[in-house]
Amino acid sequence: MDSDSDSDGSHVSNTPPRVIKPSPPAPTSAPVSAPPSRRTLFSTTKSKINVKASSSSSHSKSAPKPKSSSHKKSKAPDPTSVEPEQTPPEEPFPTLSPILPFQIRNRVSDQSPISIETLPAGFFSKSASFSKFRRSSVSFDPIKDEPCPPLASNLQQKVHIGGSDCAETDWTLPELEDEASVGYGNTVKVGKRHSNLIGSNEPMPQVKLRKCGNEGNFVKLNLKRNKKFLNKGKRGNSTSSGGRRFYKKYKKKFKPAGGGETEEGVCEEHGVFMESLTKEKEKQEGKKAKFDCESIEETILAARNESSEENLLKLLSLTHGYDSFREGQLEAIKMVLDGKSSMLVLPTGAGKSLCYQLPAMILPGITLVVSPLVALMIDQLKQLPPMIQGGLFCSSQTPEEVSKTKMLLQQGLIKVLFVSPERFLNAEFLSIFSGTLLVSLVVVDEAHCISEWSHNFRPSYMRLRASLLKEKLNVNCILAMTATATTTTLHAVMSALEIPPTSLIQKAHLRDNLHLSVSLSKDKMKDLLALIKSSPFKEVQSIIVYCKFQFETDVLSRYLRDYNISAKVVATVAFGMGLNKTDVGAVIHYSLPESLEAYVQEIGRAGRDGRSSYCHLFLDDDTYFKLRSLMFSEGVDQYAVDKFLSQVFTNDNKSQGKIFSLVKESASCKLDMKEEVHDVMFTLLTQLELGEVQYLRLLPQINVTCTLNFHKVGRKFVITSVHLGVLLAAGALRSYKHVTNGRNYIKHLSYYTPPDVLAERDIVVAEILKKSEMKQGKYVFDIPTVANSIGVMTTDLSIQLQNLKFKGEVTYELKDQAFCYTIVQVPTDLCSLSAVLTKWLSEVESCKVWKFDAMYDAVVFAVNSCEKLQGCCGAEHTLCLQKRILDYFNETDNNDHPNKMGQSSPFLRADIKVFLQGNSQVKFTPRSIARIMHGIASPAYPSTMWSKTHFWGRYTQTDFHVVMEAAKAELINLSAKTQPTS
Ligand SMILES: Nc1ncnc2c1ncn2[C@@H]1O[C@H](COP(=O)(O)OP(=O)(O)OP(=O)(O)O)[C@@H](O)[C@H]1O
Repeated sequence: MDSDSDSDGSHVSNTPPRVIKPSPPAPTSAPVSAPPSRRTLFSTTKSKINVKASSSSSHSKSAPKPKSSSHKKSKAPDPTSVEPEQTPPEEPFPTLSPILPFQIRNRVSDQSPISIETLPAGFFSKSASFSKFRRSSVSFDPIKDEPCPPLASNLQQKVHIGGSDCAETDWTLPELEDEASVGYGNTVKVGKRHSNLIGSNEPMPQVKLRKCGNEGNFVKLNLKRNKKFLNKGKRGNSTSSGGRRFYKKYKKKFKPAGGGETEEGVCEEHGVFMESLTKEKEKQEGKKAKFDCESIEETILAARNESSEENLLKLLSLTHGYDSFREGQLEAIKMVLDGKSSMLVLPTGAGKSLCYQLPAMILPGITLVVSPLVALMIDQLKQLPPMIQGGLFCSSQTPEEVSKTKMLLQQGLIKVLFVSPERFLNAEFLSIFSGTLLVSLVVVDEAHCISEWSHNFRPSYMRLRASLLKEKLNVNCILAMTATATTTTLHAVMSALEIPPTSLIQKAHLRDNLHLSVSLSKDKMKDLLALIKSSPFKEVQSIIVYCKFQFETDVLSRYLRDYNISAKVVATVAFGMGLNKTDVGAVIHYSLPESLEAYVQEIGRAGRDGRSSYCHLFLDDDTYFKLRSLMFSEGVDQYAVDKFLSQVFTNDNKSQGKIFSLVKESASCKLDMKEEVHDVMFTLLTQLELGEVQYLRLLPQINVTCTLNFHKVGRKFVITSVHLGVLLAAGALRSYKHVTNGRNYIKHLSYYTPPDVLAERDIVVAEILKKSEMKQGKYVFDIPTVANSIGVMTTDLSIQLQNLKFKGEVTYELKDQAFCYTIVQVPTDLCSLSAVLTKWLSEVESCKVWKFDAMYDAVVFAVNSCEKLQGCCGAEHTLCLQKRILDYFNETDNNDHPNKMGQSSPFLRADIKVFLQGNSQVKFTPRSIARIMHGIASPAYPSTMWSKTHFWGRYTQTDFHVVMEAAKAELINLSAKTQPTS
């Protein structure tokens, strides 16, 4: 679904230090025997494996990029056609919640055999020890038995083993103490400095992390901020700066009643657990914070006056503890500070977030960051340095949390605000910015989602266009960021956001600390186990395993746990997109990714600490055929688009301003269009709004069917006078009589207002009574119908209903999520519009298939054709895969990629004929038949019903279009036979 609530965070575990020994020859896919005893395996080294259902299969409806020339043409928006648009889901206006939707768990370090545990998604775990080590200098061939000579120089890592027992915080930039332990048993003073390690093979300086309780890093950051900005004494002179005002307000805001600044003050304000420090520590930190704060403020002012490299470096050092910028960062920061909209393309983990974090401190207004997943927003919020106050709006927040965030925003107490793209459909959200609130910068994270030619197109991202952002937010500077965009995608993004070509900052697509390997596999489970148990994977502390299907994650994690490997199922797509977990040392693809973009994003979770990391991919035929079939699961035919348009543009919709709705579930079934993340209906509706001609205006999605219950009249109860006071104060009693019974008790008759009396006072109730159907004593009505007859927006009606509920007059339930819209202009020629839309959708589908073929081709080349002349060795194919990826992103390779699909089949027509004869009472389209033959379920042909036919999935190895053509021919034959002859 397209709401911003698709991911609620996840957990990943860390393990005790990896003890790296001189590595033995790499084990190969040796047969794996019965599970060994838990006590004997891995007694000193624990691997933590995260098994993840890859995001792409289910939710990344990649926008394919056509490689043929015809496709290429179609990539550019067709000026004669309608431009696509999207609609966001409706949600009650979200709120900022400092109460993070996950819990943080602390696990005490031990060296005992790995514990087996599975946490539900949304739990974070902290392991107890923080290892100090470097990845080993092993070369490897994970599948074959031959250890290869260390050809690639970047494999030559020195083993460096650490063994501290500090607690480790997952997910975030490690917080430095003044002393950091570096190396084996040494303690070296490093002050607050990280080395700039990206892509280098330098050893990572290990930092000793503060042992902590239940708090996450986000909390620690707040805690520090509290100290820095609340406990500081004298300030600098330039108190008139925006930054200064912000900090002053912040200080005032969080001053606790008792006068002292407590962590609990912040805690309460943000709803997050915090751990109190000892007074002694508080004193020390207070002193340090005071110093830091003054320096930071001075540096911010200096950078505001002159954004010189020197000033920015100083600020970087003071706020982040880094002593240099990485490639592209300074350029991007300067561009933004100069007010120039920019497109930033840096590899995964290269430090794109810093490019808005630093400007956010310097710019006078707020920085609004648009992010595709709630889990990402939370992750990014947590990673803000302590002196930047952040907030977010997401659909899981309560109205109170939303109000609190709004209040903080209005008071200038939020400098960086994270929102989902769906937010931009919400009038209430946009109204926040209609007043005096200054937005200095809009950051579009994962900006490739704007383009339908990217691997991860999100219809709601299409709303993010410069014209809208400028109009609604009055912002002039936009920073678009991505790690994975082809040239075509970049053009689409830059054109939507009006970023000039001169403002493109683009660096390498891959970090060079990632070692890429691939192998064919006939028994992936065994091979996976063998891989994990062999060097270098066995020394890696934290591994992510990407699976394509949810069931695989369950089966795999159980299997690995049987072999004493702590495997946890991670149910968040954010793992494939931007989450910053610094200690992931390896990524294993259990299934082929859907595109090279997805591959690059997913391997990009590894080695974010700069150390050498290992990425292995298993290729097998079964998964290949299954995934290629799935590429066709969302396509639609013109027949379905025709039906869709006639449903959207009914005879009735000439009336100006009238709200229409399309219930998602029933429409999806009727039109056989999927309504998941890459909702085809939403894509079409967005196109109808944002295309060249605006036909409609989308409103937030809401549940349109309301079942309402009025309270009964005349309930009688006995309470004390104290309770009476409470009830009266709460407005819970409409009217009452009381009689003292002589024992200090009072008898009350409470009268709730009868519906007809309520209707006389309240036009909403009157209209509800008129438009409702009575079902089992309850009033059932359609929200848009009532809103239309009163002449209000659906959101206003929802607020009225909430008020009635709050007053205790009614209770109600809502169901049937629907797209809501008003008509701007009814198309004159529905047929041509439908043809244009269908063509566009089919080009998007072809592009997606092409991307999959490019991915497959790259891997097959590595496995079968790589001559291993340039450093590839055994299963390792870093260099040849890097080259493929580079060509792909630069679009120097636009060839048709070979695939393994059969182009004909002798029995296909005959099978289809038999199938049709056996189901003569059912209506089919060529596409629906091809889907069944490929084993793909769709809303109108669910697998629960159709997987029972023995034709289900029989032709997965024959090209989908070949099957569709055969189906078309058979349908024509059939209809010719059934036509009455004249
Ligand atoms: N100049 C720097 N020196 C050292 N470390 C840095 C620097 N800039 C950023 N980092 C660190 O790099 C890590 C990755 O940064 P970040 O999460 O911003 O990457 P990203 O480019 O957004 O990656 P992705 O595309 O995967 O989201 C973070 O831990 C961050 O603190």
